Amino acid sequence: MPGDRQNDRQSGLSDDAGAGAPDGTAALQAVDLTVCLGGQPVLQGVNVVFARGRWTSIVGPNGAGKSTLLKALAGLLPASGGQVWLAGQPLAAIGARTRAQQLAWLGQGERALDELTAYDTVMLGRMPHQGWLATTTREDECIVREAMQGTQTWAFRGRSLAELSGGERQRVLLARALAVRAPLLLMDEPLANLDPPHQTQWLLDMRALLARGVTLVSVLHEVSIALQADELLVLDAGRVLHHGESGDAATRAAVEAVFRHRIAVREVEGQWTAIPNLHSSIHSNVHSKT
Ligand SMILES: Nc1ncnc2c1ncn2[C@@H]1O[C@H](COP(=O)(O)OP(=O)(O)OP(=O)(O)O)[C@@H](O)[C@H]1O
Repeated sequence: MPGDRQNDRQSGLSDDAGAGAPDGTAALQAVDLTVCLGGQPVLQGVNVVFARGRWTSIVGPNGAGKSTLLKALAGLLPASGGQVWLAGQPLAAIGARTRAQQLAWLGQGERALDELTAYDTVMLGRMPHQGWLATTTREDECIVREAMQGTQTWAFRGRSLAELSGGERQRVLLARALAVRAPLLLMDEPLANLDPPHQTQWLLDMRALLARGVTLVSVLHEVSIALQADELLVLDAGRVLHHGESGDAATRAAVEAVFRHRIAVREVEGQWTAIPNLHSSIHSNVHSKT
């Protein structure tokens, strides 16, 4: 059955996750996290624990607050209330360099310097480990090469980002995040622009990282891929609708509900898969009878 893989791992799920004192064993945690943008609350009292060595996918409809949550977890957006804890310490109290070593980031539509070569872009991932004015080491070069070969970007390492396709560019940015070698990787729509073979490769890369004990948090619109994660965090209108093991029936029900039953989660060849629910009772105005 799908989801068996997570049974032999220790789940960080609990009914009162984050509601009280921080969990010192968690890789990352939000406690009563509220974020306001444009004067409006976009996230409201989010409590979530991300257990070490597990992969959590955040899913929900457009505007649910997924990117906002990921940015707040990375310290890229300030909290209006509550707190983020990284490895048992308040994120705000951790210096920028230590934070950059501990937490790698792959943003949605991330801006990068177009004139930089792919190689130099990936080398930026090694910056948190380099001293001021230090030259790159042999180890940095080996790590960059490995990250680029793993993402099939080594062949165009000498080309500038401006010359790359959307998918090629996305793979370079993934290689940059991998080159950090951080124990925690946050990714906002990492599959954007990736073709199916590269989506499958990404999944294999994530499995390899999990085997090395890396903690993964991803925002994904590809629900079938999100269901491959250990846990799903289902967001709706800035609140946590459900947080559970992806193999649980309650989690699948929450996923169908949050997308207003326009998708159905079915088992296909041993994997939970989201398919369009063409028989949903909710019809678009285009086809409804007047
Ligand atoms: N700078 C901003 N000022 C005001 N409102 C904002 C700002 N940025 C985002 N929002 C609003 O916050 C809400 C959550 O946005 P967010 O980008 O987190 O959603 P999301 O779940 O990632 O959506 P999507 O699936 O479309 O990427 C949306 O309603 C959005 O319009």
